[in-house]
Amino acid sequence: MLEIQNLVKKYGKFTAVDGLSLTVNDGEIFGFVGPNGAGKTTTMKIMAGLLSSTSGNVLINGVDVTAHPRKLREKIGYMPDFFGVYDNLKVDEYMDFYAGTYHIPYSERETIINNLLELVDLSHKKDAYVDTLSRGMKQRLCLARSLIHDPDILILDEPASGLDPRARVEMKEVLKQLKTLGKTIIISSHILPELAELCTVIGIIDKGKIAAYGTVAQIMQQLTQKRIIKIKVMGNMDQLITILKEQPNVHEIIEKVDEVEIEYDGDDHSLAYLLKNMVQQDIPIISFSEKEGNLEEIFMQITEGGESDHD
Ligand SMILES: Nc1ncnc2c1ncn2[C@@H]1O[C@H](COP(=O)(O)OP(=O)(O)OP(=O)(O)O)[C@@H](O)[C@H]1O
Repeated sequence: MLEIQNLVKKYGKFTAVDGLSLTVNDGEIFGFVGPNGAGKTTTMKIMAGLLSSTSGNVLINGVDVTAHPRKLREKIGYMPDFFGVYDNLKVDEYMDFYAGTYHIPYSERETIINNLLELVDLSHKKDAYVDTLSRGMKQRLCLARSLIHDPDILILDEPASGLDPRARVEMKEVLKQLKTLGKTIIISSHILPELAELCTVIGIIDKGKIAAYGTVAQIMQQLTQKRIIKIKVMGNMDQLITILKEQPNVHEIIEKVDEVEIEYDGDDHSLAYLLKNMVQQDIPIISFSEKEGNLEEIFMQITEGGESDHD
């Protein structure tokens, strides 16, 4: 279990992380979402032992490792949001270099490197020069490198940024595989829908603070109190609207081009009754459904949109 308690990071007078606390349980994929400049990279670097905090604590399995960045680095694999330039270095040499930085014995390196390259689907590129790889391949190589010392916890800073749709899917597949291996994963993005299907828990960060926390469904529930029902009928909508106006639980009726949206505050029981009522009155209904919360809208609502330029 990874815990962050009351984390503060100041760059001079500027507070980039402002009393942030969160817990990530073992085996979880935690999505760390926030607009540009919200403080994701800063928090993740502190979690990975690569940056010192101004105050606050980082605990792994209840043990405070704030003052022991080396211990943190042993337990955590970190994938930065920026892939450097590696002139004249082949894929296996690159991996070997990182194996060396973790003092992995020579006798074990070949097996570890081969297994990791297979995991990220780069075995066929073992002898290729790193700089010739596609962006998606470089990201996967970077992920393989962060796993070189078999850490339990992985911190991945925007691993899918700048990737085309196919490369994103490939990256997601690798991450799903890592989850099945029991790794705890913390992954950041400035795009909430991108993380929604992958993550068990989401933390939305804004201006250095956690603005919302929970499963995607819980976050949606906290923010969308109103039920919106969409009704589509064949032909003219006048009769439908007349009936809807008589319903006590219908608050607002919005006429769209080919459907009607209503704001509804009744329960499922009364909603089923409303549908039955309309069918009995011969309204030719084609579809009747509840509008799902739009993740993008929710994200904008929580973070007030735009860049996080806190002071
Ligand atoms: N070394 C630094 N010196 C001064 N300010 C910094 C430094 N590093 C980051 N900041 C500022 O701290 C704030 C948080 O930056 P951080 O990189 O953690 O945000 P982020 O959420 O990762 O953003 P992005 O999605 O753009 O990477 C930003 O306003 C940034 O300009």
